[in-house]
Amino acid sequence: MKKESLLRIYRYFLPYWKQGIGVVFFILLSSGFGLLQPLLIRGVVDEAIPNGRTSLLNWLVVAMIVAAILQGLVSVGQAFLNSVIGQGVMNDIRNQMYAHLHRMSIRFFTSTKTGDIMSRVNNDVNGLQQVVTDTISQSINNLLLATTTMITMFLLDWRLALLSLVLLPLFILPTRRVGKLNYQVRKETQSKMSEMSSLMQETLSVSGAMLVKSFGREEDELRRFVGKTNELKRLQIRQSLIGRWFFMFISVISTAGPAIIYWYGGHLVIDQSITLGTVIAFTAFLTRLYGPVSSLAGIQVNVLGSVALFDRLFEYLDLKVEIQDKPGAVELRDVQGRIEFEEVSFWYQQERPVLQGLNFAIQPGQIVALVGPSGSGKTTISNLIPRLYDPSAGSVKLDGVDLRDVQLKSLGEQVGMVTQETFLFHTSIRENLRYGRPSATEEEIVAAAKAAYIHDLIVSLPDGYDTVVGERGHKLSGGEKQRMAMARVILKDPKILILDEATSALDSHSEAYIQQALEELMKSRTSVVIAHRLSTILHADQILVIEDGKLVEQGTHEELLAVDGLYASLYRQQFEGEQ
Ligand SMILES: Nc1ncnc2c1ncn2[C@@H]1O[C@H](COP(=O)(O)OP(=O)(O)OP(=O)(O)O)[C@@H](O)[C@H]1O
Repeated sequence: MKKESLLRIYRYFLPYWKQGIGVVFFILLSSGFGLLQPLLIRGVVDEAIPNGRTSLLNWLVVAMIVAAILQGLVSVGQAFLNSVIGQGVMNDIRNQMYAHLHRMSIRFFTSTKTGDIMSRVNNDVNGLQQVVTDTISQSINNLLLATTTMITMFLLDWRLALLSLVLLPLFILPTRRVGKLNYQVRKETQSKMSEMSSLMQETLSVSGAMLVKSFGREEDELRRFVGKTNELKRLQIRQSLIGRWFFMFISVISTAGPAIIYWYGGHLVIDQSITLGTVIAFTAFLTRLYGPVSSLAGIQVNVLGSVALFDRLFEYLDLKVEIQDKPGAVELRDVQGRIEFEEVSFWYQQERPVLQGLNFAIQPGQIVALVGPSGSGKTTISNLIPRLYDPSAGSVKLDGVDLRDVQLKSLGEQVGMVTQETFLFHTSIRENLRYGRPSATEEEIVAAAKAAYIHDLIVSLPDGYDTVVGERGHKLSGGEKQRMAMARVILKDPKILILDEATSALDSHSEAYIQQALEELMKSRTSVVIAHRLSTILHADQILVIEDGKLVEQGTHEELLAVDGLYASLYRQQFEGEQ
């Protein structure tokens, strides 16, 4: 077990030290009340009954009931404080994880399974609750119970106490064995469950379901799923059987233990060396001893399990934040919108450069079209501007300031993106648009929708602006979604616009809408457009032609046609007919 892990776990609990003291206090009280019961029984058997003292009998019985009630109340209090600590630590870690994950760069999200992220934030963090109540507080509880009970037993009669001690290993050994088995099976179950939920997440998402249906692979998917669930079923049957075996051992031994005490104690009573009440009290103590001791026997397995859980969480919390504010990063204010790429190279993996030695400048308010074959690096270039990635070499500057020297938040406020895959939240159209500017008024939202030529469509829907669009906006057409995205950016009103035009051809009606929306969108801002439409290219102040991550041509449409190079040939392939 790693020492640092333990120290780190300890730090999460530190803020709850007051509740911790409360728990220990309650445990002490509760074990005090618990000790009282067998002693009261002894009083009944040895004093009240043989001597015919009815009033003592009454009082002892009242005391038994009161002690039980008090013990119950104390245990409620203890459970409450346990929950406060457990849920508190869980909440702190969950929030910390979420905040940390949002600081991770896009590189992390493109290379991690969503299912895995979800499973850590949900399942692993939830698992901690059990750790806190089971492992930590129960261990203290059990330790206290076991020691106080042992001491009281020795005070009552050392011979019977010794006999009880001899019987303890009978309890401890099977418990340990079962605990270990149980832990293994549980771990396997956990990983099977996460495999199953990953599978469900992939195939039951809208895009996944579409893929499955369009390829007619429902049966295969079902088979895959059934394979996993059968595995899970087997494991869970095994787990419950282990539980049964365990209870069988415990119940046999719980009966056998007191029986042996009765046998030996019976002899001692017959020899008149102890009272009958003492023997009865002893058997009561015995159950108080065996339970805690067997839990303590399993503690190592539990602790290992919980540290493993924390380690899984720490693994994520320790992921380096690739893109973050430098100390002393400046806030961008009054941005003009001049963008410069200076000797920019970039690679996702070192052995495969995607951009190489790019140099160009975009003046404030210009429209720049990025043109080039598929996979040439256009999207990668556009991702460097909002700093979704940092260049591997060279620098990207905004108004002459290296992007790595500005505050990320202020950069985010200046850049608006409309990508090919428009993401919308599963909420109303109004709320989706407002994401661009949370403070926007109803009038501003409508104005933005009008500017993006989507207003008429919205009001024609039965619920208008209150229409809930499905996850990823699957209830809207591709063109409509993109216009939603445009309206959202118009509301945000950034100085810089990154636009990846839809590749799919639209009918002339929608095309006209998009065209008008685009003009509105690009007005008075610097626009970098991955252009797929002729009209955008013709509008552009300059065209950057990218091939294999290099800038191979640069100029206006006419200039580039005159050069008769890559641009001219791309143009002839794609657009000649359109004009
Ligand atoms: N996350 C990534 N990890 C590794 N390689 C990537 C990643 N994203 C893109 N690439 C690679 O980088 C190269 C450039 O991709 P990019 O998406 O920038 O091209 P593009 O010009 O926008 O293409 P298209 O016009 O087809 O969208 C491609 O070869 C691609 O395979």
